[in-house]
Amino acid sequence: MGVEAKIAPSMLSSDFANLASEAQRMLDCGADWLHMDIMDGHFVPNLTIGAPVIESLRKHTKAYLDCHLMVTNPLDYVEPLGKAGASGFTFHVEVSRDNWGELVQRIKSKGMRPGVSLKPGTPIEEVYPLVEGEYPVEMVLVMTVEPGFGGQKFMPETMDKVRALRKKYPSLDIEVDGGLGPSTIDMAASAGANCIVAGSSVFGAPDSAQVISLS
Ligand SMILES: O=C(CO)[C@H](O)[C@H](O)COP(=O)(O)O
Ligand SMILES: [Fe+2]
Repeated sequence: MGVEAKIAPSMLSSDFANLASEAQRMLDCGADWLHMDIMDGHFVPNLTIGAPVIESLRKHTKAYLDCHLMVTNPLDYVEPLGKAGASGFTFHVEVSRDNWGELVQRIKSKGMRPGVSLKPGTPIEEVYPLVEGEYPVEMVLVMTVEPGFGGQKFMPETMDKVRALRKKYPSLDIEVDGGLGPSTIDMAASAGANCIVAGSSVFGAPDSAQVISLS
């Protein structure tokens, strides 16, 4: 047992044809949340799942479904994902600079927990108004790879952002996503992350529970 952080296996690395049983396997291995990567083939050059898949999975599990929206128009996804049973709705700041207040209000009105994410090249200062604003987000997801694909290499330079956030907001949920595994989880947790997303390192391990126990 290492640092005390939530661990959210990224279902992007699961066998999508057996999603419900893969989700249950992760929960049995000790996962706290299930991380669901929603991509539109436009904000990122990859296409994954949407509300219908979340709705189907929700019929099989009561788990916290931590949805990461890598889409150009997150507002369009609020109502369908709320109906589908998503728990967390994390949008990207790069596409929400003009309407994040409305977005956060709508997410909350649909019973979901709002979060904001930023790409490795986006300055951390961009999310401060969203944490401190009239309609605050409840989590910041710091991308530790370029969004779009699982299995990429962790970018250690992103840890400066995690440290800055933790210093400024001692009780904020800070999630990290991309390239997290046995050799990087400690670095992220020491920098101040308390929610760890891990896809390929968990699903690719001979013993998924052992990797999950590192958080
Ligand atoms: O948001 C993501 C990609 O954009 C995924 O959540 C992330 O890449 C997880 O996969 P891995 O742990 O294999 O890097
Ligand atoms: Fe993700």
